[in-house]
Amino acid sequence: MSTQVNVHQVFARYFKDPTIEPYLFELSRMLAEGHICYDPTLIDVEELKQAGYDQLPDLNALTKSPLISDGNQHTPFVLINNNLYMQRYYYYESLVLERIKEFILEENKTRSERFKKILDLKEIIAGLFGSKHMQQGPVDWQLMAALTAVLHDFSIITGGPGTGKTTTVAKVLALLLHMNRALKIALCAPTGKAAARMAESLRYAGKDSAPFIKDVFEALKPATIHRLLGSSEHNVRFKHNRENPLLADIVIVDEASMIDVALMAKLMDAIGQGTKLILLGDKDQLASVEAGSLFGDLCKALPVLNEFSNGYLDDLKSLLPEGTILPARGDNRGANHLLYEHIVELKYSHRFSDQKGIGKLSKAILNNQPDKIAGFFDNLDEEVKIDSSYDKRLFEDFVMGYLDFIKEKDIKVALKKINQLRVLAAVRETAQGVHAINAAIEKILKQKAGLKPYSIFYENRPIMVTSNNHQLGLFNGDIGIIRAAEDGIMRAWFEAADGSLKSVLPGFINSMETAFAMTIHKSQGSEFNQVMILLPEKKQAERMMTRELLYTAVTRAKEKVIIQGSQEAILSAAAIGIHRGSGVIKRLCK
Ligand SMILES: Nc1ncnc2c1ncn2[C@@H]1O[C@H](COP(=O)(O)OP(=O)(O)OP(=O)(O)O)[C@@H](O)[C@H]1O
Repeated sequence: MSTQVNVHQVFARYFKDPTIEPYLFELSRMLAEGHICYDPTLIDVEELKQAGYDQLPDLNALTKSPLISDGNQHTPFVLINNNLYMQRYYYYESLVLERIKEFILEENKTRSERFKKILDLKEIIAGLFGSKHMQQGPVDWQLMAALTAVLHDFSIITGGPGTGKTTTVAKVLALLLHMNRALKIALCAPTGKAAARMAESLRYAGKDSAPFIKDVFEALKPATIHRLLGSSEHNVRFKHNRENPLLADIVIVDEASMIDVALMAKLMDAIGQGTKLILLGDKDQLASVEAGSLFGDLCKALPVLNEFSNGYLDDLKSLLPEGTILPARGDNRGANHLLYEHIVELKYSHRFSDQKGIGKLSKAILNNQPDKIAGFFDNLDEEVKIDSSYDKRLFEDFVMGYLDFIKEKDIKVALKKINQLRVLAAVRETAQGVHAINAAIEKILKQKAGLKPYSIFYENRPIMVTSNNHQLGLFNGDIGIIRAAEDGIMRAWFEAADGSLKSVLPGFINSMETAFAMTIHKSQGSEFNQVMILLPEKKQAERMMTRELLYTAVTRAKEKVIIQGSQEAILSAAAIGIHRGSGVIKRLCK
């Protein structure tokens, strides 16, 4: 029996109820795999046998146990809708669903007033979605998403890379600023990098806006969710919560697929009445590292996305220029669903063409189309290269791309250059793991580019902060480089949220790692011009690699992606989708 099994068994035994012990063992195991809950009727009997549980007690034991309730009593576990939860996760999930319900019920009361207010913005809407704005296909989903977000207090905009989520939010903000010039905006994302990137994209998207809007965009201060909520080292509770909500008229959360259920619950709890919430993300990306896949579950909960009621479409018609094509009137399958008309999926990537390279490969992976994926194996595509021989020369050539940042004297520019390329690994250990790859890159750059990796804080070591450092203002995922300051002392340099340069003594950073290569999980929320993905060998790949992992890795690249891995490993990854147990879909369908 492995150590991991023992941990789960210790957990299960702690509650001293043999009639439900195997079920608690399984719950502990499922939580460790990122599930929020699981269905005990689908328990894997063979797996339990291996852990020493030969006899599976009757399922009725679960309903009889004093440790379990239906959520209405304070018990350590909850069994509801055939899902077994630990009380804490049931509480978080319930909090998120209750807050969404409150948002939507509140909005419904003022719906007609909202429409009336927006009618005054007819010309502005026409201008924003006019000549410079491009749409692909008859229906402009960005327009639909923008109006949905303006009209509602809670909305979700989902879409793959470059589908215009940020561009759409820029337009939402422009419309809201026309209604209220003093609009208080809070921008956040799970990582500092993702938050800074959103602010940068918003500034770019707003560059041709009216001066007062441009000024607001220039002054936007992105934050991590932790920083926005006011985390502190000395208090487990955030400063902002239900009793002390965030002082914002609108909260925009990017990369929402990376948020685990606990953080999402705390975020929702801190958003008071009258504050608007927009969640942005890619429902097909990897879920959070911690428990849950809430963003994906909310998107999946609706039977059909991008469908609207006739009444809603008629209202929109009155807001839009003559001739605007609205979505076809559907069969209103989702009409009774709480999230109906609150989620819009952007479908067209303005960054990638569906017809070539990265865009085409990422779609083929998402849809698990082996023939289309195999179409890349002959390496005729300009954007995608697949190398099943793990060619050392190819790896070296890619790694030599880091020379550009090493040679760059200006630290601010070097920080930009380090983020132009990245090696991504699926795993941490083994020959294709992130540690071994970083060591291999250091060796190559030592031989060929004069890198001197002889001490921990060597000149030009790229680093990634791996835990939040409140006092230093550094957060998990921040990328920096080590370079000597003018006084010759080695410092770690970072780009601050406002784009300025900041430095700290590296010894003060609690935990960090070398970032020539990083795991695919850690790369979420970042993009690079060129990406090299290293897959582990097939046997391991089958266990580690999933569709979401491969899709996330491939779509980190803007211009070129090289995959070193066997064809079998790529095809097998595309065939395995992650499913995380949660009660969101069932509970929202009730
Ligand atoms: N309707 C549009 N017309 C013209 N260009 C657009 C439009 N929508 C987006 N773009 C351009 O496409 C690029 C990607 O847009 P944007 O950054 O808004 O997408 P995104 O979904 O937020 O991407 P990601 O999250 O992957 O960074 C930007 O350069 C943007 O200017």
